[in-house]
Amino acid sequence: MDSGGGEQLSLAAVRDQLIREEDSIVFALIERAKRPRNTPAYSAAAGGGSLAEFFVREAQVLHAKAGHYQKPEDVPFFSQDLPPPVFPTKGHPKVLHPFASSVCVNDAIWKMYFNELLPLFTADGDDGNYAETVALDFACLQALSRRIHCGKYVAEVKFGDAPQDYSPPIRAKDTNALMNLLTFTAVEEKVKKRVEKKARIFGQIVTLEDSAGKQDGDACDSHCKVDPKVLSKLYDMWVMPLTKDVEVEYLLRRLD
Ligand SMILES: C=C(O[C@@H]1C=C(C(=O)O)C=C[C@H]1O)C(=O)O
Repeated sequence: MDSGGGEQLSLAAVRDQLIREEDSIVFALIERAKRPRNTPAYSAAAGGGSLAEFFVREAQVLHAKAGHYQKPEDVPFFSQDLPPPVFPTKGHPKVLHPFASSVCVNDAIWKMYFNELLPLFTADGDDGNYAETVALDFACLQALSRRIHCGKYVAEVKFGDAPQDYSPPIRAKDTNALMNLLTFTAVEEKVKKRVEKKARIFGQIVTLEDSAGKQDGDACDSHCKVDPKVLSKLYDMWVMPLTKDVEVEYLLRRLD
């Protein structure tokens, strides 16, 4: 979160940040959808991992040297042996419990992205552009991970607004009660509708010809660069549940 001068976090501000992260996720998926599935990029090479894994590991080394992964929502997929920043970084306000830095669901995000999501929004096929493909995957993975790990801020704000409600289930380690407390079904329904709408608007084919009276957002879903329904499904089945897992994991240690 960019809380600038370190001002007080609010649920409205954190939700605004999540809304902005939606744009990054929708655009990253639209970009990746330019390329077909390109499965050879994901098969293990003779010496070990896949090209995708190699690319993410190496890209993260560069990102770490440039000063990335200092904030609680910027969590690397492979954290072992990452180098420190080469240039001075500006500190960020410490608004979270120190345990926040160890909350990480990237393994689940990685599996979900490659096993479940990719087949839903990429066409079957192999055009040989593997290096470009894995760079686009990296952008998708990072956008998803940042959004989901922003759940740490959501949890902190919710706890700060109602410590009397959250403290008993935290002490009892009652994850179900915590999950119920932090879930807002009406908000989730709006989120699903909004990401679907964003995919419909951002994924239109834009031309200069008169589009026969069509308004923005009228684009037929089959012409969208990514099926808008994939976005609502992504959020429904994975992004919001994983965000809530982050929230619960953070809250369980909030009183330590
Ligand atoms: C993030 C929040 O917590 C939960 C998770 C949501 C999400 O991931 O979008 C939405 C509503 C809540 O059920 C929130 O309340 O905004």
